[in-house]
Amino acid sequence: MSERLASAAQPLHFSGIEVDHRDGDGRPFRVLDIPDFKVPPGALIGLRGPSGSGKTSLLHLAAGFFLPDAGSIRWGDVAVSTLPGAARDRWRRETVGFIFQDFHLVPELDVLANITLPASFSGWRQTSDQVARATTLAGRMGLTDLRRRAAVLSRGEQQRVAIARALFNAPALILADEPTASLDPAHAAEVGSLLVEVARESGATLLCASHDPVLLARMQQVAVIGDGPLILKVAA
Ligand SMILES: Nc1ncnc2c1ncn2[C@@H]1O[C@H](COP(=O)(O)OP(=O)(O)OP(=O)(O)O)[C@@H](O)[C@H]1O
Repeated sequence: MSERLASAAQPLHFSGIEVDHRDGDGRPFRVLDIPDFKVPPGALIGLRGPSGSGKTSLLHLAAGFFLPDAGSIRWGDVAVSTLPGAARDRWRRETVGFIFQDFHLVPELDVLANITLPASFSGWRQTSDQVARATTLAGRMGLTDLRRRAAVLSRGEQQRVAIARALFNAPALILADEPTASLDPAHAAEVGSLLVEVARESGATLLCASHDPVLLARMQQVAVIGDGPLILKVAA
């Protein structure tokens, strides 16, 4: 996968972050409280914490899907959390590959079209190189029939398409939300090592939320979310 060079990974820095969500009665409650968290460029970082501890919120925040109530997120020189909406969307398209917990595939499109979707967002015409790259990525994910519609795929197959799509643009920042949760242990191990391999090949930073101890063991460090105020500590 190294034939398409990613833009270089940058330090990712969360500073003074506070995120509140609202409960069913409209009362705010604190979901993230991150005084200072630095991810070096090209690092492979796992995120571990109980269900509801804020892992998805942190990944969505890192992607700039929403803004913090306080604090800043920087990607090198880019102050992601103060970019206007359109510039933030562009930064995300150019920089981030996001593996959504619930995949976000387009059910009526086939595997190939789902994997190359980031190319159409960037306004590129689909070239034979792009088809070749998508085919290679799909093959590495164990997906052989690229003409099947996403709607008819098993959850495990959908998960693999979602991962291939996130990697398609050779992103410098890969944000993975429980990327092996729908796979059996053998496939989870295979896909997890592939994810790490692709991140290493391209020098991308990987932030990966997971409950999967095998996948977390592949990361260089694991940040733990949980227990009262949600503070990230990087544990070796
Ligand atoms: N948009 C939102 N509005 C209100 N509450 C939200 C919103 N998004 C998340 N929450 C709440 O914030 C808390 C953290 O949710 P989040 O999905 O980030 O946790 P998680 O650690 O990823 O959980 P899981 O492991 O189950 O996926 C939960 O209590 C959740 O219900």
